[in-house]
Amino acid sequence: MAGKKREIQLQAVINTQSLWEEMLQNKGLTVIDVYQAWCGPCKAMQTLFRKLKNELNEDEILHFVVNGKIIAKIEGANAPLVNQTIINLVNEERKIAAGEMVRPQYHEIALVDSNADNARETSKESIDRIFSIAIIKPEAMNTGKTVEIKENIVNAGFVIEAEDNRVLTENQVRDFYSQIAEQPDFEEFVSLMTNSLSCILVVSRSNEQELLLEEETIFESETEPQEPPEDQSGMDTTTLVKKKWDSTLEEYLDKENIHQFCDVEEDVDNVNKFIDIFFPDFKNIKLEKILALLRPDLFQEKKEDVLSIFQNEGFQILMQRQLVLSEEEAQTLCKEYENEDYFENVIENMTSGPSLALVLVRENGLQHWKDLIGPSTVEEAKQSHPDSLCVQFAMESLPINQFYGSDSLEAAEREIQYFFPPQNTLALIKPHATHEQREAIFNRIKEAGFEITQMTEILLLKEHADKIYYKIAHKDFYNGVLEMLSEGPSLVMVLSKWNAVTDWRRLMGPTDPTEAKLLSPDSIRAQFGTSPLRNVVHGSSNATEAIEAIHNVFQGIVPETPENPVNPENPVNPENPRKTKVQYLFNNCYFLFFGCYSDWV
Ligand SMILES: Nc1ncnc2c1ncn2[C@@H]1O[C@H](COP(=O)(O)OP(=O)(O)OP(=O)(O)O)[C@@H](O)[C@H]1O
Repeated sequence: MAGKKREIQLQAVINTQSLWEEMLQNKGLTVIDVYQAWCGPCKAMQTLFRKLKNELNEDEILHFVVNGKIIAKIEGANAPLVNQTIINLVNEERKIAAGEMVRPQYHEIALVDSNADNARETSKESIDRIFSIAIIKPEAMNTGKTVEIKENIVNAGFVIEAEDNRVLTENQVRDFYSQIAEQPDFEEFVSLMTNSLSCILVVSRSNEQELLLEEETIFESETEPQEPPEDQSGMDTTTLVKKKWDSTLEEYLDKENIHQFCDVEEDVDNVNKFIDIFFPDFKNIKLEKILALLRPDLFQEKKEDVLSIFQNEGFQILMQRQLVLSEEEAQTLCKEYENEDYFENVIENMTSGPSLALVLVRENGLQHWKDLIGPSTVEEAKQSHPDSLCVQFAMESLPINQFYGSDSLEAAEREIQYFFPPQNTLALIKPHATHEQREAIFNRIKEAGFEITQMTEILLLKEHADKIYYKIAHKDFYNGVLEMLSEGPSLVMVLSKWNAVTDWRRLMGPTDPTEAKLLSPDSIRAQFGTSPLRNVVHGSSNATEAIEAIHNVFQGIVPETPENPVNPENPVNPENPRKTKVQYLFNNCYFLFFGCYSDWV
């Protein structure tokens, strides 16, 4: 009983305002152990508190539950520091009580980290963890506004951490929009949302913006005309940071008048839930893509062995092609050997026959690749990395590593663009495709690694169809094609990836679904087509036709001009009023493509 009584006396429990105010009347020093409800008061500290109370409290000067102000703060169960701090402060209290010293003018400790850098760090970390989910709706996707919306979001200082174009399921729409489920037109809304592609984004703040935000906040509190009340000064900074941060993405979309095209979820629990649903790998896995190259001798003699090692090491081969390097390309790739006696031999060897270029992807891919292949010369590898592929696949012909790989993620991106430049093709999902078939086709498109860079849903009348099917306009079955297209809206898309034209045609399969079922049973037309006319999808026949059709379609079909912009408040390309947004976008794509060539070589 005595023990229990002492224990009760040891730490008073303060859980109401009146107990708090009563506690403030205590004379002397009060130590407050602040804890989270889920873990309770720190058991590890109780022995120390009991000892201190017994040793120091004969004059009732020490209480464990402020002297009106918080004057010291210790984080964590740091027993020696707590011990020393309490002894020092109790000694001070005794001297004050005996009139031997004047109470110091304490500066209150803010209930944020005492160290300013830590405080910044902490708020930065918590901000780092704040994500939002944004859904760009089908309406925006179908009218070509997606790129512009994403550009706006990025230009405002947000970072698009992940994105995915997908047709939302009914359950996903009901779940995401549960707050408006009672609205009278909700069922119609669900049907619109599930009928076509949406673009799902995970959005966060960029670091640059965070720093700016913190500096602004500090500046604001420093220039405050009046001192804030003492007992709140520590809180103020935090509140300001939070306030600005909490409201940004949604407020920004409102301010820019794009909220009707893009909905945002910012509640932490819901965001976490939707990240798990839409991006199950987002939290755990950081996949990295690199460019790898097998030099000609290695490619010729050991390709199969090497590819199986890559697969066993967890690399997925996303793309591969063989190519004979030009002298200039070889010199760029072998720059690190340019001062060596054997440099000319290396260049000769590298241009003598085909190399194999690959895009490999893996979690932590870059570092794993470097560890796997080892240093750049066989001599060095033998000494420092005897188990590396460099040693394992060393060839007499050259003293260098037979593997080349990107040195950094930035270099990887540049090199992939160079060796696997993206190509555009025009694709169409015809009106007779059912909702489920559309969804399945989108999935096939995604699985095959295409990016949908432009999309519009439109009823293709003769004037439009002529722009796509100009090649068959003279054929006797063309009227049938026009009739079929006039049955309802088609989805017209620009698909982008390396070798897009050929890959999309392969994925579609032969024109006649009967033939497709025989020759390419997995193809889209084999699975969903019913006749040559009703074969569900279309694609450009070659790269030239693709460029022409894309130009015809998106210039003619999306009538966006500065005189007639889709969004009158946001004129398209003020620098060049004669260009439509769509042209502007495509010109950008081309520029990027050529830019990469010249930049890299
Ligand atoms: N004999 C036919 N009878 C009816 N419709 C046809 C016939 N041949 C082609 N079509 C229709 O015209 C479209 C364009 O014909 P084309 O010869 O360009 O075929 P394709 O290149 O295989 O297909 P697409 O151009 O649609 O990708 C076909 O997708 C099909 O819908």
